Amino acid sequence: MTGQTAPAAPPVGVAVDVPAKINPHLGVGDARADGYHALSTVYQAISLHDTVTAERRGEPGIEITISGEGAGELPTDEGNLAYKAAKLIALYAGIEPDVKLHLNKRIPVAGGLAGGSADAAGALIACSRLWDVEIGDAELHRLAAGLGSDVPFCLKGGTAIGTGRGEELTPVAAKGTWHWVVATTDTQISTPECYKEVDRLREDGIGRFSSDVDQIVRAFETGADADSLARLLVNDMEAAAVSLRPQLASLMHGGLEEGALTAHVSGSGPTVLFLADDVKHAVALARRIRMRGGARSVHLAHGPVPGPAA
Ligand SMILES: C[C@](O)(CO)[C@H](O)COP(=O)(O)OP(=O)(O)OC[C@H]1O[C@@H](n2ccc(N)nc2=O)[C@H](O)[C@@H]1O
Ligand SMILES: Nc1ncnc2c1ncn2[C@@H]1O[C@H](COP(=O)(O)OP(=O)(O)OP(=O)(O)O)[C@@H](O)[C@H]1O
Repeated sequence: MTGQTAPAAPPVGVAVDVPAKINPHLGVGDARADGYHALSTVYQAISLHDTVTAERRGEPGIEITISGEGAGELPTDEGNLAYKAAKLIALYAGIEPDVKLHLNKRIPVAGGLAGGSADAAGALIACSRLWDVEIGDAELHRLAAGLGSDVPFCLKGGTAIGTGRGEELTPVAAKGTWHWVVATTDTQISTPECYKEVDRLREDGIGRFSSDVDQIVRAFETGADADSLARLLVNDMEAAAVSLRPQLASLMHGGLEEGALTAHVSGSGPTVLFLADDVKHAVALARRIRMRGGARSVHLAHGPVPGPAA
């Protein structure tokens, strides 16, 4: 044997895993003149992820196929955020798009876990790699922010403070891993609908802007134990999500009865996150929540994890 190896086959496609996000702290301020709400949030990427695969179709156009969670209910045309992302990269590069995108979805649709934003971030990365487009971080961030407030974080992953409408990011060097049980529900909540409900409740004097993220950031930076973290989780959208879907209250209560350290609505809901002490506790808790019923699906996840452009 001469030790020669066969030449590597040219890559046929690019596959990118993109994590879901949670907001361990979600402070919502007043609506701004542009209709968006000022945020003071801490994002964290978790191990539940979608996979975006891009390959050449051999003729101009953007084609989307979808498998997994909610595949049948999602648009495969311009209405899909991944389609818009591919189009933006082609426009930026000044080329005709030529791509078959496949989205393998595990992140529940309209669940408050940024599933659509994750696919948009994945398509930005996958198409720029497939078409060999040189694009700097700042430009990628600008395109991402144009697609949605959560998309810049979905590119980065890890842990970060989000301000502005959520698109201005400051990375947080988290030391540690936290374990969650993620319980999805049969219903969905549209993000703008939930923000409107926050405004409506505030007119009645319910809810306030939790602007201060210092304590929870410090907990992540110092690797606080799960019990301490549980006391610091905040979501200013939680009351609105529960007001829109009152059945969330019993799901949350059930998880607490089964031993969760705390129950936390994910973003604009309706997914509920239960914090566990460690992986062993998370496995046992997930089993008990499944047996109890009331959730559509129950997943284990840990965070933080890196994003596709980290
Ligand atoms: C609830 C969160 O997931 C928390 O991270 C995000 O704020 C939602 O971000 P997103 O889904 O990327 O939302 P976008 O696509 O930017 O905006 C959708 C709609 O949500 C509302 N919206 C969104 C972000 C924000 N800071 N204020 C808002 O009021 C607006 O009505 C907007 O038209
Ligand atoms: N690739 C996609 N995956 C999921 N939803 C998409 C996608 N493209 C467009 N959408 C649309 O976006 C809507 C919201 O979907 P998404 O799953 O991002 O919600 P979400 O997790 O609540 O978002 P967020 O946490 O950012 O508020 C869906 O109802 C769907 O019609």
